[in-house]
Amino acid sequence: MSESSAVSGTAAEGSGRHGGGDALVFDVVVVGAGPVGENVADRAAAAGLSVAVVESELVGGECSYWACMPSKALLRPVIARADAGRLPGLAGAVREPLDTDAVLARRDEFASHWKDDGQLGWLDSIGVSLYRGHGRLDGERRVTVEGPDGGRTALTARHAVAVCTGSRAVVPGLPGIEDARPWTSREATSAKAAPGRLAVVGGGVVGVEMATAWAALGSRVTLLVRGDGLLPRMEPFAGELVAEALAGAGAEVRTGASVAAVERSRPDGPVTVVLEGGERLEADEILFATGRAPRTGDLGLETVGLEPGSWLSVDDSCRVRDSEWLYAVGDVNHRALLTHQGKYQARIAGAAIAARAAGDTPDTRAWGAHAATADHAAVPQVVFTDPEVAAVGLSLAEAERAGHRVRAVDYDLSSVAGASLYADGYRGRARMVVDLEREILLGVTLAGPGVGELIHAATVAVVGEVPISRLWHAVPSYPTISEVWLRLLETYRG
Ligand SMILES: Cc1cc2nc3c(=O)[nH]c(=O)nc-3n(C[C@H](O)[C@H](O)[C@H](O)COP(=O)(O)OP(=O)(O)OC[C@H]3O[C@@H](n4cnc5c(N)ncnc54)[C@H](O)[C@@H]3O)c2cc1C
Ligand SMILES: NC(=O)c1ccc[n+]([C@@H]2O[C@H](COP(=O)([O-])OP(=O)(O)OC[C@H]3O[C@@H](n4cnc5c(N)ncnc54)[C@H](O)[C@@H]3O)[C@@H](O)[C@H]2O)c1
Repeated sequence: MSESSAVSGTAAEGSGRHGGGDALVFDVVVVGAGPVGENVADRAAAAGLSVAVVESELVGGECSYWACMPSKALLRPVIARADAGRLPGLAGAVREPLDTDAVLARRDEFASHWKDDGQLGWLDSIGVSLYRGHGRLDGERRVTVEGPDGGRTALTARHAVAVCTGSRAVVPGLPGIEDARPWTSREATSAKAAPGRLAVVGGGVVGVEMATAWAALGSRVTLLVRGDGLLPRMEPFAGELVAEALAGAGAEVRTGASVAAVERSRPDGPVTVVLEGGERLEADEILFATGRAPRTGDLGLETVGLEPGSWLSVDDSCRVRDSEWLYAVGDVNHRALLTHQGKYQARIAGAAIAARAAGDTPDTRAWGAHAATADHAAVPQVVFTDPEVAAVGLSLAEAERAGHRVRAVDYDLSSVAGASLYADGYRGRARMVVDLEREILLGVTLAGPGVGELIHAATVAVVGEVPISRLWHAVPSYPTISEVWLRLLETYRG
């Protein structure tokens, strides 16, 4: 037993620190200090509970070092340059390729050079104790931390353990995969140079964003998609516009292309990608952007009757089903694999833990203070490609599958004055999905340059279930792209 790995905060001072045998006792133990674990800890500490956080890698998690921040730092100059290139008078100034070294250096800054010192002061300031090492459940309310030196620390939670261990990239077990040393999202967001030729497998969000980034940073990109289009969970026009733009940016987009095997015979040699049907392609690196798996394989789930390696199913307060004390928040519960949505869950779960600890009954009714209701109906997402895609709520197909009587209303964004001012040759499209019973919006999707910053208005409309008759009075400013709202409503009303 050692306390040497507690590197910040106070270890449950004044809270019965050795109340559970030799274990250190806290009100709440959070396993995983990604954006979600940090927010659970913050909310619980703000409610006056003592909190320990366990982290095996870097405080800040995947999002800060190998996902949101570095990927968006790579993409921001790509999008800004594309926007400038559509404006006479400015296009000439951005004719040269991007300065890849400068973009990568700025990316390194945004990833804090893969150091988490900046986060430690914050944890300290909110009075949360950090235990560095691998956390495992060890029966009810208990977590054992295996520190970097192999020492073990036992933590006991009086009220709750919150598992916030996130997700990892899935790489399919294809023949030759180990020798091929494929990139996952980690390498794609942290690489120190652009490979000459990059094969990207998967047409989801990671695939299209990383194809967009590296194509602009100097790689010859081939995007291999086994289905018939990109961004398959969104409205079809979104993937179509992104595919067209990727092709225009010099990437090769191949649909119906399934990878059967990979070969890299020399460690410093190229990788050969073998497609089903036998075709062979050569690349310098191959990125598998083929989805995520929960980081629950080595978490001691078997000690509390749960299946190691599984996504953790939770109720709307993010408490694991049939448990009084175990919460699972963020990617690991598989409700919505997005930082902002995980942080929302963290605010809800932190408040629910505090309410239950105080002996109060949490308000878990739909849209109550302790229910992450938006996870079901109103998850927003921005895909930072050129053009951007922004969506919230249900797509037409999802709404129909859920049994709603709906109408999709479409509008060509290039016909909006603000869009034509934004860029010459503006191409984009908008769709709202109207619930015909209640005359409210179930979902909105926008695809086009500059639409990312527009989506929150749609989120407010969907979450607020604002009737169309009232939206009619929400007047968008002229001449902004948001005038598309007026055009969609006019189209709906005919
Ligand atoms: C390339 C890429 C780009 C993305 N871009 C965006 C974006 O632009 N916007 C967006 O909203 N989302 C984005 N996402 C998704 C986003 O990264 C995740 O939804 C988010 O990181 C989830 O946060 P989390 O705290 O649940 O998990 P994580 O960020 O994965 O953090 C989990 C933490 O738990 C730690 N941990 C795991 N197991 C243990 C253990 N046993 N003991 C101790 N610690 C442990 C890990 O080391 C990690 O620090 C992106 C994802 C990828 C892959
Ligand atoms: N801007 C953002 O909000 C952002 C950016 C990146 C990632 N993310 C989040 O991260 C998560 C992970 O993204 P992702 O793109 O890895 O996953 P994803 O599930 O969105 O897409 C993976 C794609 O790979 C395909 N695929 C799976 N196995 C395959 C195989 N063996 N061969 C070929 N194709 C295969 C799937 O059909 C799917 O289309 C997403 O849920 C997303 O929400 C968000």
